[in-house]
Amino acid sequence: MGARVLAGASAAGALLTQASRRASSLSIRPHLVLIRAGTDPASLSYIRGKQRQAEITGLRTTVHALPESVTLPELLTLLATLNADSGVHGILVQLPLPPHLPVAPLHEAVDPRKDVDGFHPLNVGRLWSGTRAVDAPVLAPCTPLGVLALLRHHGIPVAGRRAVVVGRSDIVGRPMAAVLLGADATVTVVHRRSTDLAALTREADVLVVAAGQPWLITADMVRPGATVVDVGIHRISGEGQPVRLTGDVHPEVAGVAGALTPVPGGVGPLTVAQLMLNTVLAAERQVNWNVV
Ligand SMILES: Nc1nc(=O)c2c([nH]1)NC[C@@H]1CN(c3ccc(C(=O)N[C@@H](CCC(=O)O)C(=O)O)cc3)C=[N+]21
Repeated sequence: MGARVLAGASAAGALLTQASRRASSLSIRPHLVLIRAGTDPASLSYIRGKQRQAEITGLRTTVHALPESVTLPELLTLLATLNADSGVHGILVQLPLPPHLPVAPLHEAVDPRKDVDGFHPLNVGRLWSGTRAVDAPVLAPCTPLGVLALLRHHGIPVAGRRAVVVGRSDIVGRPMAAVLLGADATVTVVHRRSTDLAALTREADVLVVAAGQPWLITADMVRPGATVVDVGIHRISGEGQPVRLTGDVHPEVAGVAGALTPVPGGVGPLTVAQLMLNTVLAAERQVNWNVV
């Protein structure tokens, strides 16, 4: 018996429809600025995908493509200009950055109101705080919000259940734990230093894997019937074969899990759709409230 496939397309479509409808009721056209430095081929492909979806959703995008050698002061000057420009509603600094650039000062230099990635410490703190302003939702990282949207779309309950997150990165693992906690799951975060990883992952009703390691999760690490969300994305190039995309979850897990997200076509499209919705949320806040 194979696991149910949790495809991302229809859930992403629902988010994009919502983003599009909300964008069209604003007096302005939400404007997302994407900044990239260097020529990482995966980044180029992701940015193209984001531009394509933005166009479909009715958002404006601008891409600043900077050389690999760009300096921190130059980036900070660009961010200051974009922060001060009331015609810019969302700012995203594409990762990974060239190794000479420190990430934290850049995240802290994005106006929290325009921080569509949810990486600014103010937004990180809000995400981890239990206090939720109903009419001013938190700008939180797109992949974790997208994962929750995917689970909801497919009717997979989270409240009261054991969720295990594999990985503790700033962009997926940690905010994923916060999002699941906010959705009333009982959350465990495990990582490469965890003792007896398999025993911990087997406790999961919902296993979210963002370890950045191809095929880390094998069938013996999954409780039969569990829901497995694969956030990993790796480009595998075999000799004389076309490049294939694969995740952090071994294909054999489909024989054990109750439901499993595919790679590609699972979490990826949700990440992009949530970015569009975050851009609209950011624009709504700037136009309607103008609060930080
Ligand atoms: N500041 C920042 N924010 C991000 O949100 C961010 C980032 N930097 N850097 C890189 C990661 C990765 N990421 C993905 C987006 C779309 C797909 C996606 O659309 N994936 C398709 C396949 C696309 C392909 O062919 O490569 C899929 O899974 O079906 C994947 C990964 C956003 N990230």
